[in-house]
Amino acid sequence: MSDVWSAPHHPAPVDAVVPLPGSKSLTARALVLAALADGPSRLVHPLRARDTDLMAGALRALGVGIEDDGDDWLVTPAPMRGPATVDAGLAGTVLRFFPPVAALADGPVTVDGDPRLHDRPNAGLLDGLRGLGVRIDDAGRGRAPFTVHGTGRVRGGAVEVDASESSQMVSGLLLAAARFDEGIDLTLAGALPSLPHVDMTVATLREHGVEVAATDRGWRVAPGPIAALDRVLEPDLSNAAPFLAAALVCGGRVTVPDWPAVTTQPGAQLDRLLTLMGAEAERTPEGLRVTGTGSIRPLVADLGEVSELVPVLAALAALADGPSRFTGVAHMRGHETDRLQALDEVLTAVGATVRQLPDGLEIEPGPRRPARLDSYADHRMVMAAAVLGLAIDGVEVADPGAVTKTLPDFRERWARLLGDAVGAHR
Ligand SMILES: O=C(O)C1=C[C@@H](OP(=O)(O)O)[C@@H](O)[C@H](O)C1
Ligand SMILES: C=C(OP(=O)(O)O)C(=O)O
Repeated sequence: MSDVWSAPHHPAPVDAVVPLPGSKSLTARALVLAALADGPSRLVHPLRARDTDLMAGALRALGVGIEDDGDDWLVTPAPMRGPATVDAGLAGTVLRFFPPVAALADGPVTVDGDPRLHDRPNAGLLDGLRGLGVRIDDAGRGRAPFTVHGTGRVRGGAVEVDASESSQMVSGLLLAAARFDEGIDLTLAGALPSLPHVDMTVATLREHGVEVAATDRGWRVAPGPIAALDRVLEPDLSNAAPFLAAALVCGGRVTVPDWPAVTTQPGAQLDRLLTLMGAEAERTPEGLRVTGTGSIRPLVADLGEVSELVPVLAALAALADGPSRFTGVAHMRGHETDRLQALDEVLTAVGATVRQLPDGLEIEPGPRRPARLDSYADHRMVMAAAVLGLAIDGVEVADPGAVTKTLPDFRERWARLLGDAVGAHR
């Protein structure tokens, strides 16, 4: 029988400080660049969760040294070789960042993963790699499993990429491109979601001494070495979303320490978005503090830059004082699950009226109802259900272990958030 979690109901204010582990997106980029660098690197406070463990495992399978040193990772580049078979789990970052690295290895490398990974779009990346001179076998037209036939080098050069279904296809190509003979001159063939995540890639590459220029419709990366770099990873601001949301639902305040003053993480938009939903957000010496009243304002917004935040914002919308409308997120149908469909099902089950738009959702709060919800194997759907459970007695989540994707001890942290309700801010 699968595990079922009773999401705690909490009809009282919260008052807690919630430290969070490292960013999934920054850890994935740091691992890839450290593996391709010109010497060893130390990663301090990397995220240790399923997605980043899978990335480390994939790089190790090619011969890269990645060792634990306490909580740090020490990454030592090495000549990369196949044959290898790599498990990408359900991680978009592994699915899209790892194949360009595998193309630089000598020998065939097969990438496979969870059943749902087989549905996640990737043709833009694989076609892009082919355009750069890489041979790939993909029986499922861009879907996993596929085999990258690396020869130890990639020609590189000009390429057009359709990344309308995921920005990660662009990030994956840019991350490895300095190691291609001709670098890359990437032109976008269509729309691009999640632009801040590509900006994060560009900023991270520049920190490693890589020359990257924005062009009319894309980016150019010059061939050259990737400098090794010791780095401290920022906390994962997208994973802050459910904890900060608790202040809006319950009233009270939640502080996430070590909130970076300057960051490329799209989760930094939480202070603006939660303010629009009725909270006060304040940067204190301790971190970002969000204070709520228990009453939530509806939100009408294009969330195309911050789609990772949509499940939690949708849960807040279902508890708000009026109807919300989110647009710009058609590509979420290709995330861990079809998130527009999953959010429709979940929010309808707890009493909201939901309308799916071609690129988003309309959510009208209704009489609140208890329900047993599915996790859809999606960490962010578990987090959204947790937020609903604060206000609705009797919310259960089947298969909550999906949170291991980015926050393995989410349930313990959630219990601590509520247990710390008194006196955490001393
Ligand atoms: O580059 C990254 O680290 C990510 C980019 C985004 O992907 P999409 O463009 O597919 O939304 C985001 O949703 C994902 O969680 C992480
Ligand atoms: C879309 C997400 O993940 P992935 O990196 O697997 O695409 C996410 O974490 O919200």
